Amino acid sequence: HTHPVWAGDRVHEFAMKLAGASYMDIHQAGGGIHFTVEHTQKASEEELFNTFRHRLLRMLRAGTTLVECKSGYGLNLETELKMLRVIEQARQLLDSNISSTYCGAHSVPKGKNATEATDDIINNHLPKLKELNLNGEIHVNNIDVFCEKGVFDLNCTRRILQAGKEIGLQINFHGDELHPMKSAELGAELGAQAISHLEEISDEGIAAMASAKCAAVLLPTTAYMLRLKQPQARKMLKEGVIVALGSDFNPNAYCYSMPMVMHLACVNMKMSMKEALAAATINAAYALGRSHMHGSIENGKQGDLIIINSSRWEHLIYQFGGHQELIEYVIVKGKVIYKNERVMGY
Ligand SMILES: N=CN[C@@H](CCC(=O)O)C(=O)O
Ligand SMILES: [Zn+2]
Repeated sequence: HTHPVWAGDRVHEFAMKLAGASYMDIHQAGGGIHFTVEHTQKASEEELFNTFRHRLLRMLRAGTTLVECKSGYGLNLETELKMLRVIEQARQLLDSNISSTYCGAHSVPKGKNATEATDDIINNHLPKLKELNLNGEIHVNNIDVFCEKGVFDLNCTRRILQAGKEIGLQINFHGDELHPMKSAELGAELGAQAISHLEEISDEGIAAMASAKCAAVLLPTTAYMLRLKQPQARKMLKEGVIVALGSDFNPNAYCYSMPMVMHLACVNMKMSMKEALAAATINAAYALGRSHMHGSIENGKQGDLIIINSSRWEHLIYQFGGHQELIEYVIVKGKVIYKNERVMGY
């Protein structure tokens, strides 16, 4: 779960949040996602590709070999397609494995209400995506909606996800983050592959996700950055939910590192290191429908792995922020694509 294609960082908003503004205060005042949308709409495809490539490299150096990349800072069809083309270009040119997510319902664009935006997505965006996916110009795997109070309500979310599913996309969306929305119940009903955030999930939502085998993608950086209530990882695990972890890299939560995400999950969500490792690897692959080829070192799967310089694997989680020194090699499809450099004499 990352939002890695954008222009215009939001370090000024980080200062506002530290001074007490909430995520939604800033969003409703026209900042947040809207700020990034304005800058991304103006940016050239080349500029977006160059910054995106650099971000993928930083993720790779932190050990990420398969990454979900969401669009969602365009909102209009033209810019959403620009972002998806940038993701496609990276998919073709770079070694990182990518799962591409259309997130045109990331926010309600200025000048429209949620129902108008929903109609536009269903009547204009999705037919175009279907056409481009069919002729091979892009390869979009998942459909996403930010199901949240003041963004897309449950009904709009249902309509968009259903329409996405009808054109062959996997459902993988943002739900129950800031307010209880019954997103988990909806996702389970629609056969979603995964739902992210879930800080405000209900008990019924947990049970529904467990029986639907719908993965819960928990995002420790966001809960930490926004000082949200922590998602109930322990309860989810106890009830048999497939728990995955994501970095949520985006201009709000500026973190590339899954080792740091695992550390936060252990300390703040009370997961064990083994649970965090499984959540960041095999379960994260499952959340993208890719666990048959990714997420574990097994006969018949793709040879993606990292080699760390340590006596015990747990050091990758224990040494908070230490992954840059620990990771010696990153290997994709059996080929070394990153080797850590040593400074001579130390
Ligand atoms: N909550 C919605 N979307 C993103 C944040 C996007 C942004 O603020 O730019 C998330 O997953 O945290
Ligand atoms: Zn997100």
